[in-house]
Amino acid sequence: MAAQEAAVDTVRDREIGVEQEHLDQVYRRLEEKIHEAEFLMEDAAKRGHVGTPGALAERDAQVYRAGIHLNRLNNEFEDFLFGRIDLLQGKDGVKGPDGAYTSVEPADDAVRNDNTADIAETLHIGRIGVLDADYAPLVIDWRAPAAAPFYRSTPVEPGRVVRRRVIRSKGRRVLGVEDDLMRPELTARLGGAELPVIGDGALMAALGQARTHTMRDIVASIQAEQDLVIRAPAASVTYVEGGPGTGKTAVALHRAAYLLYQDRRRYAGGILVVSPTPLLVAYTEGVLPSLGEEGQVAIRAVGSLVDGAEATAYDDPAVARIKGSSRMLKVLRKAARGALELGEARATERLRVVAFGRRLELEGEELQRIRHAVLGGTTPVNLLRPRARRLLLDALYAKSGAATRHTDPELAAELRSSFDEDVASEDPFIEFLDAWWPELTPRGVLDAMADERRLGRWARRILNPGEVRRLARSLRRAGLTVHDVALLDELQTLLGTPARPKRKRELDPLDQLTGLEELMPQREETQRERAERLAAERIEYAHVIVDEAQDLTPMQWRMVGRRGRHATWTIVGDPAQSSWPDPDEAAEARDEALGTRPRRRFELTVNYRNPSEIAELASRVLALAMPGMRSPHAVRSTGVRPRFTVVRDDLEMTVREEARRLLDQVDGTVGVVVAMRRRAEAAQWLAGLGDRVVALGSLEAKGLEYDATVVVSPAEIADESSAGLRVLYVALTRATQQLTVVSAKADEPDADGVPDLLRS
Ligand SMILES: Nc1ncnc2c1ncn2[C@@H]1O[C@H](COP(=O)(O)OP(=O)(O)OP(=O)(O)O)[C@@H](O)[C@H]1O
Repeated sequence: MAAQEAAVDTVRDREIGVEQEHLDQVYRRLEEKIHEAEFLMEDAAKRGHVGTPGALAERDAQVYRAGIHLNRLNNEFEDFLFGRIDLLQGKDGVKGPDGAYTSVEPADDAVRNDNTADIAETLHIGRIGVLDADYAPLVIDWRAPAAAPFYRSTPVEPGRVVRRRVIRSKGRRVLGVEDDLMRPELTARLGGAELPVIGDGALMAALGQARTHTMRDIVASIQAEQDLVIRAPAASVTYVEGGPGTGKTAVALHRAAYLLYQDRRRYAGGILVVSPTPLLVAYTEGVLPSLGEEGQVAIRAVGSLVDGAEATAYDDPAVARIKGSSRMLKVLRKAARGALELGEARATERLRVVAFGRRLELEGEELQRIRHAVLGGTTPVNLLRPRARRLLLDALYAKSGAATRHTDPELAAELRSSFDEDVASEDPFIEFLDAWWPELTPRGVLDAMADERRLGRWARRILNPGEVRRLARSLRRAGLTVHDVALLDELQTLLGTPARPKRKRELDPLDQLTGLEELMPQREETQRERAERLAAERIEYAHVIVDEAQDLTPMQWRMVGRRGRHATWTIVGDPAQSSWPDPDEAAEARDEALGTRPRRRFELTVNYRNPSEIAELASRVLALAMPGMRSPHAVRSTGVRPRFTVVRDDLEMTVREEARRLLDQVDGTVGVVVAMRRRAEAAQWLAGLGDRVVALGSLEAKGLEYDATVVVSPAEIADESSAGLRVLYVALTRATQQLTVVSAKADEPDADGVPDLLRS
């Protein structure tokens, strides 16, 4: 036995040595490339001394490009070579642009009758592609077509792949290799020797690792069903459903990286990733740079989609229900137009001007009628001001009697235009118009809705009096909630932004001296600054990815839809985890946001997060929340069952003790999930336990994961809203290793401490 193990070790060491040799070769090549980039930077800097405008612009561009190049190489230096595939001879001998053979299927004679074969091609896969000096591939970018078999091949459909190897390395050192055999029935030879196989595969190794507060990329172990989604062509709408832990978030982010790689020009228009919470943004935003991107991807929480509004506060479920519902659209339409009446009453009672030596007046019903006429149709209110001005002038002119003074049309027109000029420049007219048709802001209208009586008028026959009271009360509170942000965005559309005269660009004195301004737009703004400015100003994107899509409310779908009117979409979600009480209403709003674009659907079926012991417990809640819905299949088992405990002296003490217990047992993070209303106190309970443990309100747990979790009072979480059981399902599926459930009285625990909701 010992001899056998030693032999395996020798083979392993030898194979590590083989990969080390390859890695050394790659590093030598990378170093050459870094020197090239540095040379480019230096050369560019030298050119900077040449004072012609053209040279300066060229320098900017070169420094920018070389900067990206260097940055990339330095960033990717760590751990960037991670895979290898050994392939049979392909059907044809055609090579693609990355230097690899393109054929996916083996040649008819690739396998001999006695089930032996030769390896015809070996490819190494990494985070970026590296060619050697003769343009042969040393490393294939994971997103290149030639890398697809690394992810797609399975023992059922192996294609040309005989052996798939995952390589672990740190810096310049190869630490280990894990192999999967795709054609175990074959005896394959490489360079005359039999192909050795090491380890039990990389997936299990990755899944067992301790979790940190940021997500890791999965490029080394993407599974076949996930790869299909990641590489699906970006036409129209790609819709992905899958239960907890099936890799939806991971797949969505890797898809962003794939799309950028595949069509960088198109996606320079930006990729927006919409995430449900700032916590999930923080958890995921590190993943993309490590995949080698350059900032075209914006990951935004749904409460931060409107610039200047960073909302993190939650409404209580009854108010959220009102604010998220598509009924709000009607209320907002009324409010956007009704808010015009908020101008100061005395200033808007009567318009009085003097023209052609006469005193002219409009008041009361005449003004009402004009306003009514202007507001007909759906044009945004702020854009109607010129029309309001015109109709006021029409009415005043009619009163002046001048209309009948001339029969000659040319003279009449002249008279009218001098009337308009006179009146419109009079202070009383300007002041009246400002008060009677003020420029409305979304924030101003939302504040106006906080007045219950006014809101009652605007919401008549749309919301009932109880809803009006709750909504007005919530709007009176200081600060924005996550749901307010979608209302602001809707109001922005309903109000519109009037065109303003462009501010003249401030001139640089140097420009004036040398007249460079025309020649050199680059001087004001480097390309990088320009890219950053565009990213900040951008509200429409080339591709929109919606994570946890099941949670978007109808009003949020409208907001997100506006950011991707011309985009392609990837939408990932799980109806069983929806915290929105009316999934049909949300689906309708989603379909409206996406229009008639064709949908392609994918399903992910394997749970990579939870061990089967935890998945089984969660499936009991799934059966209550969504009867008949299938649980994803958990790939791992830890042998550790969930622990049930009942509140001992007090809740705080019990939770604290359980958290501490788990901190001792796992290397990574511990999450304590409580009902939303306990969010603040739960953070206090954990004071002093260190930063490996965090407290989360149930809605904040969305999308996150921890080595271990404590779920506090399932009944309390389930009772918080009509979507409570689905929220509880989310809470129970966050742990990668261990789960402790703490029950209070309301949970009606049995003798073993198992709460009523979780009994089988
Ligand atoms: N192919 C894979 N290789 C390694 N780890 C994977 C793979 N697929 C998923 N995982 C891991 O499984 C965990 C769950 O993935 P992810 O958070 O993307 O799932 P999800 O479907 O979005 O879950 P939820 O719906 O619960 O938010 C993550 O730790 C992820 O890294």
